[in-house]
Amino acid sequence: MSLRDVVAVLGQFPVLAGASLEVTEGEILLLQGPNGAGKTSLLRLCAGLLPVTRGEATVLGHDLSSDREGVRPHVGLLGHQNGLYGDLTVAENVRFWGATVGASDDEIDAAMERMGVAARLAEVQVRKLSAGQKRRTALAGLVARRARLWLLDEPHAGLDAAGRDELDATLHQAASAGATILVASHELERAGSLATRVVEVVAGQISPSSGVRHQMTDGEGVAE
Ligand SMILES: Nc1ncnc2c1ncn2[C@@H]1O[C@H](COP(=O)(O)OP(=O)(O)OP(=O)(O)O)[C@@H](O)[C@H]1O
Repeated sequence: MSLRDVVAVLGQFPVLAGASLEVTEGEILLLQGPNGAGKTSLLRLCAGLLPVTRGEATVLGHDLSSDREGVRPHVGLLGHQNGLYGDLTVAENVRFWGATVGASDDEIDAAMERMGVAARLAEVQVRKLSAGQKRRTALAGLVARRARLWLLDEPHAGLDAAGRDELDATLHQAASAGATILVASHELERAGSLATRVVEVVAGQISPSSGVRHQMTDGEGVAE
């Protein structure tokens, strides 16, 4: 995916103010930066949920200025909200996500196993789950969805140690299979060890983070 000098405006306010970024398949990119810097807005823009006001944004081959809908079926977005149906069970929620790509029952089961919500939790209504269990269910949904682009906002939040390990293993596996993964996080130690590269988002702009495995954010292509 490629962003060049992207401006995105919410109300009168430019939440992205000339953001440039190149990310290749298989990368796990950590977005760090202060509160209100534009990380969530960047994830939402990449998911096709926030319009591009100016600049160029191509995600999974779709030009977001003219084709935001095309990108959505291939994106797994985990925001501050989990996007789950409280009245449905864990299994029903994961099946719902998997249905968009025709996931089989075995794949749904495997996704739930992966995030530790199979067995006794599978038939429990989501509204009866703990915060961490809900997070695990949402992540299982993303696994079932076989997203090509994972956009995760504070994905470790609320997970216990085992859940964090399962999440990291899941993301490594997805990246190895060719997914592109963007993670916004303030948990720099945890997410930093997961990431293959770190960038800093400040005041709606993106720059390489100092001293890490970064490539570039100047719109000139990916430099290894
Ligand atoms: N619905 C909205 N309408 C107007 N401005 C908004 C809206 N949502 C967010 N903003 C503004 O956009 C800016 C970027 O917010 P964003 O949520 O992208 O930051 P963030 O880097 O994810 O922050 P945090 O680390 O706190 O999660 C902030 O100044 C915020 O006030």
